[in-house]
Amino acid sequence: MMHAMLQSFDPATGEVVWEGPAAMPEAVARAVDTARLSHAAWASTPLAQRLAVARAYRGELEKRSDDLARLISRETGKPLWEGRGEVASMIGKVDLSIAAQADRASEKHTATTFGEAVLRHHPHGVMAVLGPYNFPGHLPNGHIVPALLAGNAVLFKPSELTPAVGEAMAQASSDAGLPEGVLSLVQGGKETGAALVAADIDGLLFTGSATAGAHFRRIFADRPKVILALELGGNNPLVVWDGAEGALDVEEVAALVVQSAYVTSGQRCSCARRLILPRGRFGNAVIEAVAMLRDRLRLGAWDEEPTPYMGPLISPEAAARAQQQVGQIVALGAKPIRLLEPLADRRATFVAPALLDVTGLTVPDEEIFAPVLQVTRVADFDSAIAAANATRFGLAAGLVSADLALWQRFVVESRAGVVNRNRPTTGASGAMPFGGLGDSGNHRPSAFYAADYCAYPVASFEAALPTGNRDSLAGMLTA
Ligand SMILES: NC(=O)C1=CN([C@@H]2O[C@H](COP(=O)(O)OP(=O)(O)OC[C@H]3O[C@@H](n4cnc5c(N)ncnc54)[C@H](O)[C@@H]3O)[C@@H](O)[C@H]2O)C=CC1
Ligand SMILES: O=C(O)CCC(=O)N[C@@H](CCC(=O)O)C(=O)O
Repeated sequence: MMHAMLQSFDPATGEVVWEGPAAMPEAVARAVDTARLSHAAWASTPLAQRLAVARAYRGELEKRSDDLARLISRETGKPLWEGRGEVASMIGKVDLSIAAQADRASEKHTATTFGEAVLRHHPHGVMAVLGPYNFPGHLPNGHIVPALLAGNAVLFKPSELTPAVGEAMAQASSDAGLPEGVLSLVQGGKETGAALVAADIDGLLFTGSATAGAHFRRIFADRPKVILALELGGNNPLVVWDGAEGALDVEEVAALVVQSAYVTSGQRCSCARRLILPRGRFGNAVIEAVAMLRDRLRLGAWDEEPTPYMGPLISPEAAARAQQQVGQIVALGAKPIRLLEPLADRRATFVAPALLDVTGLTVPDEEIFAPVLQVTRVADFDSAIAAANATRFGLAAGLVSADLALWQRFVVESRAGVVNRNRPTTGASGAMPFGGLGDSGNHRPSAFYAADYCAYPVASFEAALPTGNRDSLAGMLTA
C-alpha cells in the first residue's frame, strides 16, 4: 500500500526534524476499531488506577522535560525558554485535570427520604483529538489528559507541522503504563484528520483555526451524538485608557502590549491583534513606546545565545500569508508605523513585528496568526468598548487602566471568554476555563472546564426497595 510521507522542519533552518508515513484511511479505521475495543476495559478500570497512570505520565514528562522542551522549540521555532514553559504547563496539567475532574465530574451522593440521589459521569467512548502546531504539546495534552481520566479512549492526530512532539507525547503515555490501544497516535495532515472525523467516533476535541472549526460544525450537523469541543482563534482587542491622568507608566504599558501581541511571534490564539487607544497625547506616547520596544526585540533561532524574545513563524508559507494580509490592510489605507519586515540573512520565516494604524478604516475581521498589531484611535471610552466588541470572534480581551470604574464597565460589557485587567491577553491559566464566544468556539471551554466535555452526567434516584409508591396512590383509586 502507498503511504504519503510526512516531514517536519526546524522553522529557523529548514532542517528536517521528523519524517515518517502519514496514516492512510484504512490505518485510521483500524486505529478507531482498536480504540473502540480498548475503551470498555479502560472505562471500567477503577478511577484510582486511571489516576495512577496519569501521575506516572506526569513522571515521564518530568524525566524527559529537557529533551521535550528542546524538541518543542526545534519543531515550532519558539525560543527554548518558551519550550520549557510549555513542558511545565504539560506537567502542571495532570494535577489540574485531576482536581478539575474531582470538582466538576466526580460521583456525588445526596441523601433523600427514599434513599439517595446519585450523580455519576460516564465517558463518551472514543474521542478524536486534532492538535494545532503552536502549542503542539500543551494544547492537545489539555484535551487528552482529561479525556483519559474520564475513561475515554483517544485517537490523537498532531498537527502535520509538529508530528515529532506528538510522537514524544504518545511515547511518554506508553512508558507510563497506559494500556495499549487506549491512546493511539495517527500522523498526517488534513486527509488523515478527515478520515478520523468521518470514522465512528463519539467526540471531536479540536484546537485550531476558526475555518476548520466551522467546517467541523457543518459536517457534524447530522451526527448530534458526537460531542464537539471547538477551541478556535480570535481577533482580540486590548484597550489602553488613562482614566486618571498620569496614573499609567507608558513603558509598563508598552511592555504589556508587546507581551500580548508579539509573544510566540504572534502565534497564540490569545494574542492581542487590535490595540484601541484614546486620541491625543497619551495614545501617541503609547504608540511611540510600543514601536521603540518592538525595534529592540531580539529575534533568533530557538537555541541561539543571547536568548531571543521571539523566533520565526512556523513556515515560509505562514510568513508569506501574513505578508499578504498586511499588504491587503495597507492597500486599504492603513498607516504602517512598522511593517512586517523580513530579516536580512535569515530564512523567510523570520519577520519583525508589524504595527499598523487602521483608524477609521474597515479592515477584514480576520485573525492574522503572526506578530501584527492594528491600532484604532477613538474619542471616548464608549467608542473603545464598541470597537473592542466589533468582531465576530470573542476569545480574549484586555483593559489597561488604573480606573476601577472603567474596568467594572469593561468586564461586564466585553464579549469574550477571557477578560483581563492590567495583564496581557496571553498567559491563560489551566486553573480557569479557557474558551471563547462567537466564532472562537462553541461554548465548550477547555482548561479547567475540559472535564465537562469529556464525560456526560447521569442522574439516578436510588432506593434499596420499591417502597412508598403504593401509598402515593392512596385515595385516588377506584374500588
Ligand atoms: N482557542 C484555543 O485554545 C486555541 C486556538 N488556536 C488556533 O489554532 C490556529 C493555529 O493552529 P493550526 O494548526 O494552524 O490550525 P488548523 O485549523 O490549520 O489545524 C489544526 C488541526 O486540525 C487539522 N485540520 C485542519 N483542517 C482540517 C480538516 N478540514 N479536516 C480534518 N482535519 C483538519 C490539522 O491537520 C491540525 O491537526 C489559530 O487559528 C489559533 O488561533 C491555537 C491554540 C489555542
Ligand atoms: O489550556 C490551558 O491550560 C490554558 C490555556 C492556555 O494555556 N493558553 C495559552 C496558549 C493558548 C494559545 O494562545 O494558543 C495562552 O493563553 O497563552
